[in-house]
Amino acid sequence: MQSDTVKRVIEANSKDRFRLWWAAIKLPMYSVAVMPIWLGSAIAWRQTGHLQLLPFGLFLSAAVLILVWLNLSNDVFDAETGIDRHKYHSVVNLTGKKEVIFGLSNLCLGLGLVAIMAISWWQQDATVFVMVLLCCALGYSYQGPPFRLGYLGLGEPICFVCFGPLAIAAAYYSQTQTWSSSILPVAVLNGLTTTLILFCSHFHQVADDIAAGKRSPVVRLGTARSAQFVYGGCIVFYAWLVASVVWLEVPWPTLLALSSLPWAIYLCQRLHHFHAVPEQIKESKFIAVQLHFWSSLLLGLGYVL
Ligand SMILES: C/C(=C\COP(=O)(O)OP(=O)(O)O)CCC[C@H](C)CCC[C@H](C)CCCC(C)C
Ligand SMILES: O=C(O)C1=CC(=O)c2ccccc2C1=O
Repeated sequence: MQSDTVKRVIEANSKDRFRLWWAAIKLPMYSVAVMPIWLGSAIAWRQTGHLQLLPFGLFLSAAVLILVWLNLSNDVFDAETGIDRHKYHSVVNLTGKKEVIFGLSNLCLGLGLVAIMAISWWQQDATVFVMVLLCCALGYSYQGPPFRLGYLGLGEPICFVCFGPLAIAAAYYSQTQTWSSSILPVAVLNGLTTTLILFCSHFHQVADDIAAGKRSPVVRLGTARSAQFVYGGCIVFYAWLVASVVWLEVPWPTLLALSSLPWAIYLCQRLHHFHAVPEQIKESKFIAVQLHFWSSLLLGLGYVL
């Protein structure tokens, strides 16, 4: 149900409506779906010398569809708890059609899983399907009833495991049908930056989260300590990258990913100055998306070059 304020904002002029829909779609966020597939396939390509286009294309499409499901169903479940009542760019608030959006989200999930099933059928091996199904189950547990683990502050570990080891191992397996511990350094790096995005998404929502009883990590730690946590996370990321090249046989061209450093510095500085000013840091998750995009793109290039 739309509150009066949401209705008034949504009935605003067409330029504002465009802006709200653009924010609702969150296009840049879709790099989080693409990068695990890119990285798992890049590592496989370096080891086998070729890329299997069919599983690569199917996995990419499935990952995007699954992310559409995750985001649309997130808006539906958040509409049920009331936590999104000030989120004008929620697709449910914009359309006022919760059931339709729920149906659409489930259609995307179904299509995504069919694409993954096609990989497993082609390989006559259910491993990739089981791994992606596990990711989806964990994604559901983050936001859907009766679990809503995100409300307990457990979203970050789930996010790390899904977008790090699970998704990258599944993408690697879809190319090679084998396991390899060589994916682990990169899985940690991609898991870290994706989790950083989720962590940063909480800063500007603290008041609404407290009102709805959501104990996000930023609510638990407070915004000042959370900003320090982001700083620590960035240091761990770059230290792990360099250590992986020095000690874990990760190819040295992956150090190209160091050139994402300006995004990390910008993010840390913004959060340091404005951690408690929602208007100033509401875009911080998209700064983290830039950090994730460039670091993961260049890491993968480091394997392909
Ligand atoms: C939907 C997510 C965050 C939004 O959270 P929130 O409700 O706080 O924010 P807004 O309402 O303000 O937008 C992301 C949650 C991620 C989740 C913990 C893990 C999902 C796992 C995926 C299903 C994995 C897909 C992997 C793919 C590459 C196969
Ligand atoms: O809307 C958001 O805040 C997020 C959406 C999303 O799909 C995602 C995926 C992985 C990590 C973080 C996030 C978000 O924060």
